[in-house]
Amino acid sequence: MTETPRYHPGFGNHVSTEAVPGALPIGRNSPQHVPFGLYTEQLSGTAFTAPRHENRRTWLYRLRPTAQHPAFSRYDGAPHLRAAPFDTPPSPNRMRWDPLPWPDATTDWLDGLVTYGGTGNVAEQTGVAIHLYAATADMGRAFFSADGELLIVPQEGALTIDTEMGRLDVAPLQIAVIPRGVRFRVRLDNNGRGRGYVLENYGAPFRLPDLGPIGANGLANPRDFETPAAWFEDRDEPCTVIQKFQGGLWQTTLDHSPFDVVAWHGNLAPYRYQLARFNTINTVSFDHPDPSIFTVLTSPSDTPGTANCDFVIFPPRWMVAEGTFRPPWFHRNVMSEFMGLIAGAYDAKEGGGFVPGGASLHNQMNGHGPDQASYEKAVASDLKPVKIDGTMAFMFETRHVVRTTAWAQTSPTMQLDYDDVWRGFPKATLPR
Ligand SMILES: O=C(O)Cc1cc(O)ccc1O
Ligand SMILES: [Fe+2]
Repeated sequence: MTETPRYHPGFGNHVSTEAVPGALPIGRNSPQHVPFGLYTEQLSGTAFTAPRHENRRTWLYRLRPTAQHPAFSRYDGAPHLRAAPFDTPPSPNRMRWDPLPWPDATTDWLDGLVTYGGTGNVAEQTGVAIHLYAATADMGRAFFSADGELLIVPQEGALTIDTEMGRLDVAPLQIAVIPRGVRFRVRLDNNGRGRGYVLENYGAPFRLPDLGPIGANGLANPRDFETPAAWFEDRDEPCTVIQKFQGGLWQTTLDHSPFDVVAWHGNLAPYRYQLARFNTINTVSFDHPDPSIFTVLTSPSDTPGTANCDFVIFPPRWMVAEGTFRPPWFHRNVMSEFMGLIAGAYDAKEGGGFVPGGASLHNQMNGHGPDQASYEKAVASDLKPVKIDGTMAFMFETRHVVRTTAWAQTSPTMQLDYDDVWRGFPKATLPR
């Protein structure tokens, strides 16, 4: 007997999958009699009338209808989870943080979320929230965000993410995306510890960027995205479901597992992607290209080319540019940049301080770039081909200014001396 594959390859594909043979209705979405008496439910991720190439929806066939639940009441856990609009005054200052410390008390992934900041407004479906997590216990309960899609970037510790549509194993250097509304729970594989980053995308769902003159191939190739096969549990035991709804947390308890989808078909589903599969493109002549060449996924806004949020990575790559200052240049950008580091070192921060699990923020129009150590090293270097290896930084790049939370502004992990990395540059000398 051949084993059913755990994952279906391809980005945004229309997947048909069943965990029990014969469970998936054929030829119609909503038959009068569903196999085995399963209940049909449509889950939409875009308006019914969204253009076909953007339309996302899935048909679920489950043991009980999702609608069969008691009322939700407020949940007051997850003490550091926040939503946009953020009422803290925006700051032009450059910021950098040490990694999140491990929590003292036993903390699951949901309660371990700490919001650093965000943009836009959850009610208007614009912007993002940026969270980090440090967790020490498996989730027994299920969670979903009605507010946005979740891009999960583990930094330390592999996760198993059980979702309504199937299970995702996601280790550091892989990412997972959970669509808005999809229920999931996170289990920790690294002796019960997991740390990483989460982008909650209130805007248009992530998609692959256009490739323009690059052509039909390159960057993140569609077939490397993996969607789980149907999986379910048939458990008649109490299970708490927590939802994030317009920034507030709400809970209810079912008398059964919410992970009871026996079969599904559609193109709205969680997926994972291995960052090592990214086909990195870079200059083979001169100059340091704009980091848009490293875009894995983009959430477009209403203005073409100006993203609600891009997810950009800085993977291992050869640096061969001739007669060029090879690291990122000094710059002031209209877009705002929140960065994290999954592994290794980042080539613009040789001076230290930007470490795996840490984070930095460079908001709109505020100057940043190589620290002095990176600058001096790059100016002095003999420009042989060099491989930048064993590293993976990333950036959430957004058109809106990121407002940081009170937690992020007052955390002892904030590096109050970050400005100093640019303090000691000597003045240029003009000819007399
Ligand atoms: O600020 C950063 O380090 C991110 C970044 C990298 C790069 O290669 C060019 C521009 C840019 O903002
Ligand atoms: Fe930058």
